[in-house]
Amino acid sequence: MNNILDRQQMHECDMYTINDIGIPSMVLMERAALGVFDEIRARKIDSSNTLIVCGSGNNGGDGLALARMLADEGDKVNVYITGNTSLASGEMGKQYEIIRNYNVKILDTFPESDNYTLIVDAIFGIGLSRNIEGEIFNLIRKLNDKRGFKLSIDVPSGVNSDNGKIMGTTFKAELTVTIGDYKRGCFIYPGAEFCGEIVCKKIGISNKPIEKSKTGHILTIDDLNKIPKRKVRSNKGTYGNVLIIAGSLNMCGAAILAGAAAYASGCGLVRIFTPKDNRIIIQNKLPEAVLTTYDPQYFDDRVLEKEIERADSIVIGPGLGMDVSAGKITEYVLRYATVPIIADADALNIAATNPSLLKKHNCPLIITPHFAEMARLCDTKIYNISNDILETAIKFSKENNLICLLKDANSVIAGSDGSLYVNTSGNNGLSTAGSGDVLAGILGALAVIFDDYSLCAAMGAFIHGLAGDYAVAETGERGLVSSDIVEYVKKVLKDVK
Ligand SMILES: NC(=O)C1=CN([C@@H]2O[C@H](COP(=O)(O)OP(=O)(O)OC[C@H]3O[C@@H](n4cnc5c(N)ncnc54)[C@H](OP(=O)(O)O)[C@@H]3O)[C@@H](O)[C@H]2O)[C@@H](O)CC1
Ligand SMILES: Nc1ncnc2c1ncn2[C@@H]1O[C@H](COP(=O)(O)OP(=O)(O)O)[C@@H](O)[C@H]1O
Ligand SMILES: [K+]
Repeated sequence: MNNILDRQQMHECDMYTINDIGIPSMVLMERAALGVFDEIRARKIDSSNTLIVCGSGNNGGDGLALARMLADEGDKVNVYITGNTSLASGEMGKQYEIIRNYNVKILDTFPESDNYTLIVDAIFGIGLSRNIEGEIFNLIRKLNDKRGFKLSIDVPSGVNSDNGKIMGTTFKAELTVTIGDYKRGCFIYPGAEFCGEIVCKKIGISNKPIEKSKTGHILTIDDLNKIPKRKVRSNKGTYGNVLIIAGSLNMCGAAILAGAAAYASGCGLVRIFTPKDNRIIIQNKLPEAVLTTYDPQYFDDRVLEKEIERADSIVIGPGLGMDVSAGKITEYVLRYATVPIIADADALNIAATNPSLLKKHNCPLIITPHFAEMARLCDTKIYNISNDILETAIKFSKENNLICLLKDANSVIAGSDGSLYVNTSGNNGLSTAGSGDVLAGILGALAVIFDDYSLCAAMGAFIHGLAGDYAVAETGERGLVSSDIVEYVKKVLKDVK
């Protein structure tokens, strides 16, 4: 599990390391630049003709120190400094004094040349405090148009390191070498798209100031070991009874995919509650599932009550539809169930028509909206969601006392207790119909065995994404279908004991 820090947390760690531990900031800067330098060499990036564009803060200082290191080894290095060097911060000012003793050309005007092999963005890091305008705006646009490998130090200039928003414009990096700890905003879209690959260089900055406070996390492959172990002496009851309330007349596939995904993720028994017309097809496609069917015309909640009593977790919504019975079912489940619920798709669309529904729950509740569902829940435009997924997920989770897994290429998982995860597994092969139904099924199985439901949601998103990654390695992105994802979920979990 890796920490992802916001600006304030990173700043506190920097200050603690410098002021309380006593490591001079120039030492940290030297290590930062050395980290970037090592990465350039390790990847054999052609730095024979390098342009480094520096701002007047410490990010610019990192850039100047790097210029020195490359020039020392014989690379041709040009530096262009934006802003007024006489206003430069302490360390940047010192770096400026030092660099003048090296064979590095400090350009007076922005270079028109398009022959640079490497372009380094050291304009802004975590100090970016407002939208980029004017000269720097134009300069970043021109840099993006140049050829040459594009590398950002710490954060691409223009990406808000708190939330991934674009502050007017941004440098588009192929590689971001981030310093000290990962920055939260680099993993959240739209900013994530401008970071390229992200590597973190540890430079001795202490995490002590944030040890006790809440910070965000990204899961890594080792975290699969957090999935509770299976027992030698067990039976199907040990791994739980997942009730899947899904499917409608023309959408029974959603129930099958969610059910199959729950089995692939290790649950003991899947029960599916679905309209009677779906019986034959579900029994054919998923014979392991136990079915209870209902007539949508004459829905009787006593049958549902019995199902809820048996369940260890409930997935509600995939392909459920929006008719009167679906509305009654959703309301009943949210009001009376006490086991963990995963509310997806139409359960969320129904909740959007009656916002008090989500507030009435008496159980751990994970919601898994995509942008359109979230926009309905928040009664706003999709654009407002996709552009601010972090704040949306955090606010909604707190207001409704739930865990919001807001789906995106990097999904954000926010809990009402302040927990926060960003999922980085997965790829565009997962942009396929039914992919969300598979996720809901995985979550249904995990909700039985986890008691930290934010971690459960993050783990489900991680496994789902990994299944997509494993699948695409074999099948490619274009042909992936959701039933394939289920097969690869089994492979992801194969080695987890
Ligand atoms: N602490 C350490 O020792 C270490 C720090 N490290 C490095 O330092 C970086 C952080 O440095 P930093 O705090 O100096 O901020 P930085 O990102 O350089 O920018 C601040 C400057 O930008 C300006 N500015 C902001 N927004 C603007 C805008 N829209 N348009 C125009 N100007 C704007 C702002 O001006 P002001 O707001 O004051 O007017 C100020 O001059 C960090 O990311 C890492 O790379 C590492 O070496 C490890 C050790
Ligand atoms: N480009 C992508 N990269 C990573 N994950 C993706 C990408 N596209 C989709 N996904 C994931 O696939 C799932 C799609 O869910 P959803 O939109 O609800 O699908 P459906 O409604 O068809 O079931 C989400 O978990 C999402 O995070
Ligand atoms: K930068």
